Amino acid sequence: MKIYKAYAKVNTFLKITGLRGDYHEIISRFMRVDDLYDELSFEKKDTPDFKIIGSFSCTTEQNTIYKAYNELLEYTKSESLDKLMQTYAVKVDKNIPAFAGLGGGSSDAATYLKMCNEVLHLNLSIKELAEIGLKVGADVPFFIYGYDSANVSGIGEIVEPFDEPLLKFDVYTPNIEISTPKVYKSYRDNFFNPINSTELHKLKNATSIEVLESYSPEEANDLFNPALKEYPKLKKHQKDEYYFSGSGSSFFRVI
Ligand SMILES: C[C@](O)(CO)[C@H](O)COP(=O)(O)OP(=O)(O)OC[C@H]1O[C@@H](n2ccc(N)nc2=O)[C@H](O)[C@@H]1O
Ligand SMILES: Nc1ncnc2c1ncn2[C@@H]1O[C@H](COP(=O)(O)OP(=O)(O)OP(=O)(O)O)[C@@H](O)[C@H]1O
Repeated sequence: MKIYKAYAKVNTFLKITGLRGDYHEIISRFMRVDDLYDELSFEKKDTPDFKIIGSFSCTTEQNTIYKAYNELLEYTKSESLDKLMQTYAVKVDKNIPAFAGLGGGSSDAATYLKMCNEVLHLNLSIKELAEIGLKVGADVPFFIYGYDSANVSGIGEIVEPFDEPLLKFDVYTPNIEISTPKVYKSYRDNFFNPINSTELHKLKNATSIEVLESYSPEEANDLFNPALKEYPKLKKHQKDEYYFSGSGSSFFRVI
């Protein structure tokens, strides 16, 4: 069966622009990491229950792939989807570390949705897949669109391609499990300072290199200081020229 690549992402910058209920509105540049990806495929099985083959720190029910399946079934009421998942397991060769700020779970969910759309000829549009994916996680829409680089805003549902060369990164993930909700809550409680429209406009039109050359790691990612506050051990892992991705724990440097 065909193997599908679920790429990682880094946030070359991430700024909070406001609040939307329990969520934060952001403007962030997502960039695909070309040499870091999970590999997904369908593999025949002989038991009818939903099955994911791979090394995860969560149960099947907690897996973003299973959540994507449920959302897709809810949206399509497709009997062929049910039959597919009774006949095939989802095999995942996991390479993206979890709790890493690299979008691993979100990328797997997005890739699974695209696999089902292709194999079952569901003919769902990219927009429909992104709407379904958003119900699984805020980072999923970026991976559905599949751009190399994009300005992501809203809570993650607005994905606008950005024309800049795909950069190569050295990614370093300290073994610190970081809770995204906890980091966002710490930002809201201790660091809340949404950017103004002038800075937002400047960032949206700057290349990632221009931003990284003119912003410190703390300035480029509003979640870095909250992450340092909630997970002080991160500090000793910070190295010159490395920036912080998403809610962490990963650092990246352009090479
Ligand atoms: C940090 C980033 O990964 C940057 O790419 C994303 O903003 C978070 O994406 P994600 O991990 O897919 O987030 P989700 O799993 O959808 O949400 C986890 C939790 O993070 C917080 N959250 C997430 C996204 C967002 N724009 N604002 C938030 O406040 C919420 O408490 C939410 O319950
Ligand atoms: N397919 C999956 N791959 C990795 N983690 C998953 C998956 N499904 C569920 N999880 C769970 O989600 C949590 C971490 O997810 P993920 O790896 O997407 O976080 P992340 O790398 O920090 O992503 P983000 O950049 O969105 O913060 C862990 O609790 C992990 O067990």
